[in-house]
Amino acid sequence: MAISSDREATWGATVRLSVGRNRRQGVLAGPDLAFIGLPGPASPRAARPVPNSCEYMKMVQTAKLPIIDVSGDGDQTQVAKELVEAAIEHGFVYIRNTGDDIPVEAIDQAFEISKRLFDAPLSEKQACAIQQNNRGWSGLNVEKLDPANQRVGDFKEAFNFGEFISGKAQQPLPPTIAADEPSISAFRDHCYNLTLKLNTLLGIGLQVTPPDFFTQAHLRSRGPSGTILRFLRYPPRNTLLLQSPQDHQPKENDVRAGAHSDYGSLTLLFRLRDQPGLEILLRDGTTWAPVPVVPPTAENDPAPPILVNIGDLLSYWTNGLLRSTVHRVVFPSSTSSSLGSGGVEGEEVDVDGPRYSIAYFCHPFHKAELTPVPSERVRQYKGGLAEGNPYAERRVLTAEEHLRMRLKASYAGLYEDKE
Ligand SMILES: O=C(O)CCC(=O)C(=O)O
Ligand SMILES: [Fe+2]
Repeated sequence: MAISSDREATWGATVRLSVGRNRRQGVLAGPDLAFIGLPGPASPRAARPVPNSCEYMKMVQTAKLPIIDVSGDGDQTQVAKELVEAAIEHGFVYIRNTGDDIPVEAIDQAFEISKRLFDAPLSEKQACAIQQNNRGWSGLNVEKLDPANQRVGDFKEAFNFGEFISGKAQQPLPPTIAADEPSISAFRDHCYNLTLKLNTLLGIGLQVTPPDFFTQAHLRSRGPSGTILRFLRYPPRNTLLLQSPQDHQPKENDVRAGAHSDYGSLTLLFRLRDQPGLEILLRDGTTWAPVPVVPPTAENDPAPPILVNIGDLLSYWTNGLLRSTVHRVVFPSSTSSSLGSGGVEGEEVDVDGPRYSIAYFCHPFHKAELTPVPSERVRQYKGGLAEGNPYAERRVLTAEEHLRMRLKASYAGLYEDKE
């Protein structure tokens, strides 16, 4: 395999960007770290044993997540109920991709832009290096989503897009994708609209009064938020073995993205056929279940379903009723030996190629107050966050405060003196 000098250089850039305590979504932790409304996931959890490959082969069991169709205009009661039950039981659910909410072409185009972006000359990406506002590019091994269990940072590159105003990004973009600005903005809008719809369905399903309670908290018109559209590229293992210095070559138990939960309210995840790797942690707390890109019954849909998961904020807001599930991304070779497919029986996998995904991390506007959810079901729920709950003392937080609190819980030392 030819070694591209650009890819080598990409790694070099990583070294320069890399910092001692990296965290989710490329936020550069350092002595001058200031809170500017960092969105996104990643609560590093307590150390948990990582199963070796033999143990893994014995325990593989594919996640069985429901697929729901939110495209209809009719009575949404049933679909809202299904969404809520999935959010409670799994924290993850598939949205059937009919092309009605987000045109299939827009998704294809977003992936095409993403590929070009990551292939752009290193200097272009470096000029957009991630800032404390969490926007921009982060290189290989920069983030470490699960510091307690990861030897090195995630084997991925990412580019975060914050808000667009009148179709214009409020951050530098690499010239290679400058002409794509309107398309990226439009894609972000599609994602935004779908999350508004999902927030409304959650309100209906939980019988919140009024049902648009969550939706109102996510309206862009009400102010800035931590919402981020993120393009991701995970290089193939072989390339990493050839190009990375010894201590940054992936070893048997290394993962592409460490175990974490997302911080925000909802995440939309777009994936490509033949590129599995996402796994969710089941309720037993030890079993990792691969999440097929194309689950049964979705084979003939125009595109793979959009995966939706509940983030920490919505879980907090609903007393833990809605589940924020820990997940990670693994290299295909660690599962392909057991399944012959890279994680999921019957699903093809491109072991030698890179993996691309696109995530949309939805957050309420910063000043949204996380007042008790006016839902009997939420009020009645007792099994929630009491045990080990970092938020035991209930008072009304804003979305921004919730984010700050989560960051402090993970990185106390870094945030303590910023009060
Ligand atoms: O790439 C994926 O499939 C998942 C990425 C993810 O979980 C994240 O970026 O928070
Ligand atoms: Fe995630």
